[in-house]
Amino acid sequence: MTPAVEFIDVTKRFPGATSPALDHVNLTIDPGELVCVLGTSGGGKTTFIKLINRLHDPDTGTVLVNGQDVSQVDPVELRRGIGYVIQQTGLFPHMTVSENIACVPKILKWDRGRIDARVDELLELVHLDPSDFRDRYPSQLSGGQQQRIGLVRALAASPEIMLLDEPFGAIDAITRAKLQDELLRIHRGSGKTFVFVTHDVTEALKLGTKVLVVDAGRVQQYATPEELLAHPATPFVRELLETQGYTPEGRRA
Ligand SMILES: Nc1ncnc2c1ncn2[C@@H]1O[C@H](COP(=O)(O)OP(=O)(O)OP(=O)(O)O)[C@@H](O)[C@H]1O
Repeated sequence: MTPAVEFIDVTKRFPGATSPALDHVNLTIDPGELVCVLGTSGGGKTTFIKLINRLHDPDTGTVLVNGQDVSQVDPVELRRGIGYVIQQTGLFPHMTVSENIACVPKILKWDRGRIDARVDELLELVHLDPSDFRDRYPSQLSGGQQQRIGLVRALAASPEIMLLDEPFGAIDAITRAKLQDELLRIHRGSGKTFVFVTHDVTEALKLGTKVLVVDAGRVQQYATPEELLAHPATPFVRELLETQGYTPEGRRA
């Protein structure tokens, strides 16, 4: 099976930085996984996902997406096959909800009927009534609704890979839990590969089929939530779990 994503000895150092943002990273993400990238601020989580869609390029090493070295792929072409969701949503304020969702399908020259049907299908997927929401502008939505639109916009053309960078970070706890449940349902229904950045241990353990813990640019552990809880691989992982209330037995302290 060709991995969805593979990092081979990848190092990324930003100009002027004393230490690399990512340091000799090697790992493989299998198709269909939901990998949560977990760590404290500045550890390299965002850098990791931006290397997948070429918002950054590595200094050394190779990033492969679906078996292809991304440095050999036109970035615009590459990003068409990779959904990207960020906390600030990036919704276009002067476009309606349906125009926002239709962006990539339009670029791909889908016909009008197919686009309209897809917009309605996606709105229903996140429990927003199409007749109510289709023609609203982003400023007429709550924060949670904006996140749902950001999510389904990235899903519109069914990309093989979805990158999500702390998408629910600015949302209240109840809405956040609902969005997490919706994301899990969407991931399971899609069979696609999701990479989800978070600094919240509970979120990573709830969502991840695997959790990738990074700190100071290094992989601390890459394991299932169960393995992570039972056998924290480094003092950093143990401390991260303990400070958020998790003991090695997997119970909240
Ligand atoms: N464009 C950039 N130029 C210079 N340094 C950068 C740039 N982007 C990130 N860095 C540095 O690289 C390191 C890793 O940053 P990164 O954004 O990947 O961390 P993070 O784990 O996502 O943090 P956070 O949770 O705060 O978003 C940090 O030290 C950061 O200051």
